[in-house]
Amino acid sequence: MSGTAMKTVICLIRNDLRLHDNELLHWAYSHLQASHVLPLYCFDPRHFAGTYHFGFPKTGAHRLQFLLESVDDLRKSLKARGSNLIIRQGKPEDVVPAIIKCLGQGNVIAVGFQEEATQEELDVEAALKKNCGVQIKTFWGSTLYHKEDVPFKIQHVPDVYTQFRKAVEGQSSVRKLLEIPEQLKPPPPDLEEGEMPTMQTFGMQGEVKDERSAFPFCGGETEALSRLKHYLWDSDSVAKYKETRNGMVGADYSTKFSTWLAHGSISPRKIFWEIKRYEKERTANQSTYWVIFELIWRDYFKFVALKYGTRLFFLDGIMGKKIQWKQDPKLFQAWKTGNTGVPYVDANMREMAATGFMSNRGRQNVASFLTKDLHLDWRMGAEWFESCLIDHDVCSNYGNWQYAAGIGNDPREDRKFNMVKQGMDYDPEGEYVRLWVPELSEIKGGNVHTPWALSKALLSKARVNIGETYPHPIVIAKEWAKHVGRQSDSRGRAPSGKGRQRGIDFYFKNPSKP
Ligand SMILES: Cc1cc2nc3c(=O)[nH]c(=O)nc-3n(C[C@H](O)[C@H](O)[C@H](O)COP(=O)(O)OP(=O)(O)OC[C@H]3O[C@@H](n4cnc5c(N)ncnc54)[C@H](O)[C@@H]3O)c2cc1C
Ligand SMILES: Nc1ncnc2c1ncn2[C@@H]1O[C@H](COP(=O)(O)OP(=O)(O)OP(=O)(O)O)[C@@H](O)[C@H]1O
Repeated sequence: MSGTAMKTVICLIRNDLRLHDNELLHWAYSHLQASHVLPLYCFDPRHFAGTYHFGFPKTGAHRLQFLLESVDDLRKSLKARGSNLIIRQGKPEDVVPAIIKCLGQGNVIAVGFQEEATQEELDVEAALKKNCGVQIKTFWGSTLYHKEDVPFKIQHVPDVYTQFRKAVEGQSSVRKLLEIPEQLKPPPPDLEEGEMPTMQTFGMQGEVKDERSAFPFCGGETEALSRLKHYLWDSDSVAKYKETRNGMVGADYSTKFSTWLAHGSISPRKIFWEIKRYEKERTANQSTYWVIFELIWRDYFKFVALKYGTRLFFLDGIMGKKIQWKQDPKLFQAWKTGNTGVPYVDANMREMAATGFMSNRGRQNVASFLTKDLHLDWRMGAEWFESCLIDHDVCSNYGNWQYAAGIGNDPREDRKFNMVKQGMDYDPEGEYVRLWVPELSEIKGGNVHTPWALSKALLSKARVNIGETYPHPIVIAKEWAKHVGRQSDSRGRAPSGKGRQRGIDFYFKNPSKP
């Protein structure tokens, strides 16, 4: 390529698969010297290998499908504005220098990309800086509060969420959205656009959509913005969020924004400013605020990851707490496949395997069960989530797992969920369990949470044979006693409320040993 007048800026797109409010694209398209802008996406083979310790597929089928949809959507949007998304398969630190060589180093002004927070991603950034031989520009674009705007140095990020939240809410502000032009500068001519890969490219079958899924959506900025519109303006679900957010069945009990946020197909600032507009034009209440409250949790785990570096992945956690963890493969297999014999846990694990999504309530519980009941190495759980979840976000996933395992940012000592009480409180009629554990579908009401406590007559009527059609609870007797005794929950409350009204009393009067 000759191109004496050609001056290109290369934008390596990573977890910022969007046009709106994109710091990187905003910079590139306002670059006065650039005649061409080259948006590039690399399918990095390391993302399709095994997880670090336990070798699960690092990107499972559901997330892969979603990623392909997200990349495809961005390509279409760029094309509609006169640009394109160049696609390659390979490590960015190999692909980008090869493209620079092909264009001629003198024709490339700079390479830009969004910064990430965790080690594997930082290693890629370091390698790019080393290999490219041109100016490198990096951008922070993944959080609601910009890294440069938080009121503390990274090493002083508070270890307690509330302190973090109050400080950013009180002393920082959320930046305005960034826009890019309707008509975009083109990528350099004569550059192969690169074929969009398919599931088969990565050795996976096309995904089968499960009609029971709480996440019946696809990837990409277009769908993300349409979901935002639906959740706020079309259905007013945002105004009920605080009451519905602990639900587990259906799409609208929570926002589902996490999936698009994880891939950067929606910017947290976009959500923030749209909620502000909704509050002004329609209604402002605790629920509308609470979505922002939860988005700050997401920010928090990013800042915690920046502060603690690789300790986010250490067995002893960011707090360096020594706990005797086991790696019992049988127990883990039971948890992973949803065959623990505890219906509430099994329903959640099966939902995640079948759809790539699990509610926040479910995640809290299955993580507590793995770490506090089974005493299994928390990283087994975190890596399995990494493999399965569509919304996997390194910081939120590992941060939440450490929190649940009691080695992270939880100020409460030894917090442990009571699976039976949680099931009765959040799925009092057993609707959720019956959806995902069909072998228990003939057990009526909340009884489905405690099949082991039911009479032989009831079980036989429901065609359930504990130990044959459905497993005995696979638990450690001492820990299980905390569920089947009249124990308080993690917040010190005795079983009560909805659970008690709907039959938990029967259960607690009739606990049978697993
Ligand atoms: C063990 C465990 C692992 C998790 N792994 C992930 C993960 O890999 N990726 C991920 O995005 N979230 C993770 N979460 C947090 C949370 O469960 C999900 O963000 C939420 O369930 C996604 O659904 P939603 O978008 O409908 O959430 P909503 O309830 O609608 O919340 C709105 C947004 O707030 C943020 N948010 C809510 N709760 C949390 C939280 N506890 N931590 C961080 N951000 C939060 C998310 O961005 C979410 O989209 C994990 C939680 C646990 C307990
Ligand atoms: N999911 C992930 N995303 C990004 N980086 C990760 C992820 N998992 C692990 N890492 C990084 O991989 C490296 C290994 O993690 P970890 O600290 O657990 O391993 P280690 O010190 O080699 O321990 P071990 O001796 O148990 O292998 C670290 O640099 C960590 O930051």
